[in-house]
Amino acid sequence: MIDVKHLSKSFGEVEVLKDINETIDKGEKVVIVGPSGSGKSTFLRCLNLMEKPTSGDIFFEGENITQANEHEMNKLRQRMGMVFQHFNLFPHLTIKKNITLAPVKLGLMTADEADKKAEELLERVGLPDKADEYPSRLSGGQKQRIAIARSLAMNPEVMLFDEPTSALDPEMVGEVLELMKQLANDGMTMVVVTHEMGFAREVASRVLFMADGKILEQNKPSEFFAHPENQRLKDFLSKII
Ligand SMILES: Nc1ncnc2c1ncn2[C@@H]1O[C@H](COP(=O)(O)OP(=O)(O)OP(=O)(O)O)[C@@H](O)[C@H]1O
Repeated sequence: MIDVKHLSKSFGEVEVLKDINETIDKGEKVVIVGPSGSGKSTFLRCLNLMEKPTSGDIFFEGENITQANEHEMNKLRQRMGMVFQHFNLFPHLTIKKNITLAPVKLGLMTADEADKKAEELLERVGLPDKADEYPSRLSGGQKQRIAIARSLAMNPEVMLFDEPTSALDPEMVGEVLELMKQLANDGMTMVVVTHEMGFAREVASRVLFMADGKILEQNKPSEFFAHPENQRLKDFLSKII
């Protein structure tokens, strides 16, 4: 579904991603772990071109999207939903409006259809009574569930999660991970950057270890955690588990 070929990304003189090659298949749940600053978020953001690769190519469903123009990029972002650490909800809009705004603006749905979709999604994320609230009235965990609902309103083919629970108080992490598990069980293709190793063990079809801008090791979770091979991964796991 997503093919990454010789992807490199530099910020100024600093090469943050170094010649990465990777394939993500439809239905996979790929979890990316690694030390801070290793390039995980940058890699994720390159997949939907929020960051423009310095060199290399990204293919989505067989099509090279690396040079997409703005119009194509917008289309692409509908197909690849993204959830951020800091939710990025519009504070001046109600929860329902936050969900319906983009699909209506982009002409994907009528206002009535979008309202119906928002109601379905609010039910799905367990917050049917929050439609008319403003984001400031919600807890962090609730805001993130709404941010996920907002992404799902576009009927994306893949969902990218960039440390979705890192900004949450510990007691709210579980509700967001639970929703992500539900999405995984529903068959969504997912790429998740996270420090939640329990989630990686339980949900990932594959775990990637990034360090110094490269994917140094990858495996199904049972092997990844029990039999790491790369010394950097062994050191990383010994510190966090
Ligand atoms: N827009 C930017 N401009 C300059 N440098 C950047 C930019 N974005 C990221 N970097 C640098 O690129 C490197 C990798 O950052 P990135 O956020 O991808 O790492 P990460 O593995 O996701 O880290 P963390 O787990 O701490 O979020 C870091 O050194 C960071 O400072």
